[in-house]
Amino acid sequence: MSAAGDTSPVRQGPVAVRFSDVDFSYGPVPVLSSVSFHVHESEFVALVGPNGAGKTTVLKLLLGLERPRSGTIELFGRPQRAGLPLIGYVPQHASYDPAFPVQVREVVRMGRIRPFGFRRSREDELCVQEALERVEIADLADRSYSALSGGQRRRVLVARALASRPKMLILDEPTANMDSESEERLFATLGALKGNTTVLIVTHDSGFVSSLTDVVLCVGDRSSAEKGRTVVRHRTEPVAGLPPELYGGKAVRVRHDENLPDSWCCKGDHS
Ligand SMILES: Nc1ncnc2c1ncn2[C@@H]1O[C@H](COP(=O)(O)OP(=O)(O)OP(=O)(O)O)[C@@H](O)[C@H]1O
Repeated sequence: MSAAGDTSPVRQGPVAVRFSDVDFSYGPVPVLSSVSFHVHESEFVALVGPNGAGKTTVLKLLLGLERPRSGTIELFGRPQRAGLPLIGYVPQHASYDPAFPVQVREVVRMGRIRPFGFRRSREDELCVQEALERVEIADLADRSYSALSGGQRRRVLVARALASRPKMLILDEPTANMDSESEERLFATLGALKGNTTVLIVTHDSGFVSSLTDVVLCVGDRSSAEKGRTVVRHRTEPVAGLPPELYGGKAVRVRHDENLPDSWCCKGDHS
C-alpha cells in the first residue's frame, strides 16, 4: 500500500484496493478528504487512528455501504462493485435475534450465499467445513450461535467470511472484548493467512500491529492539522518520535512528516 507519489521500495503483486482522491462526509460533516492509498495483493495491512478518525468509514466505502462524495475506489483492478464478491468481511458488531435459533454451521454457510440462485452444493459444504476448521471452531458447529460467548461469536464471523474463500479479508476490530487466549487463537488464524490472502484490519491493538502487519495505514485525527487525510507508512526508514511498539522496532516511513501520538494505536484508548 502506498499513497500517490510514494517512493517506498516496498512493492508486492498487483493492486488489490485503490482509493483515489476520495472525499466523504456524513451530511454536512466531512470525515475523509482527498484520501488516496493502495493495497497490494497479499499484503497484511493495519488501519489505525484515534476514535472517530474515519477507519470504519474507510471500510464502509470499500464495501460499497457508503458512496464517496468524489473520487474513485477500485478493487482488484475492477470497478468497486465488480470486485466485491472477492472480499470477505468481519464486522465490528453483528446483530442477531437470540429468539431465532441458528446453529453455528448455518451462520458460516451464510458466507456461501450468492445473490442469485443459491443452491447448496458439495463444494459449499466443503468450504464451510474448511472455514470452521481453519478458525478452530469445528467443535462448535452444531451449537446455537446465541449460546456462544462474544469471543466465540467473533470467531464464527471470521469463519463466515472465510467460507467464501475471499481474495481479501477485511476485519473491523476483531479482537475487541476478546480474552487474551481467544485473541492469540485469532492472531494464529490470521497469521496462517498471511502471504496468501490480502488482509486489511482495523485495530487499536499495538501488539497486533507490530507482530503481523507489513504496512500500517493511519487515518488522521479530524481534530488535528491532519484533518481526515491518510498518512501512509512503510517499514523502510526510521522515523523520529514514532513509538517503537507501533511498528515492532522496525523501520518505518511516514509520508507527511508527522510524529504520530502514542495514543493512536493503544489497546486501552478505545472507549
Ligand atoms: N452514520 C453516521 N452519521 C453521521 N456521522 C457518522 C456516522 N457514522 C460515523 N459518523 C461520524 O464519522 C466520524 C468517523 O466515524 P468512524 O466510525 O468511521 O470512526 P472510527 O475511526 O472507525 O472510530 P472508532 O475507532 O471509534 O471505531 C465520527 O466523527 C463519527 O461520529
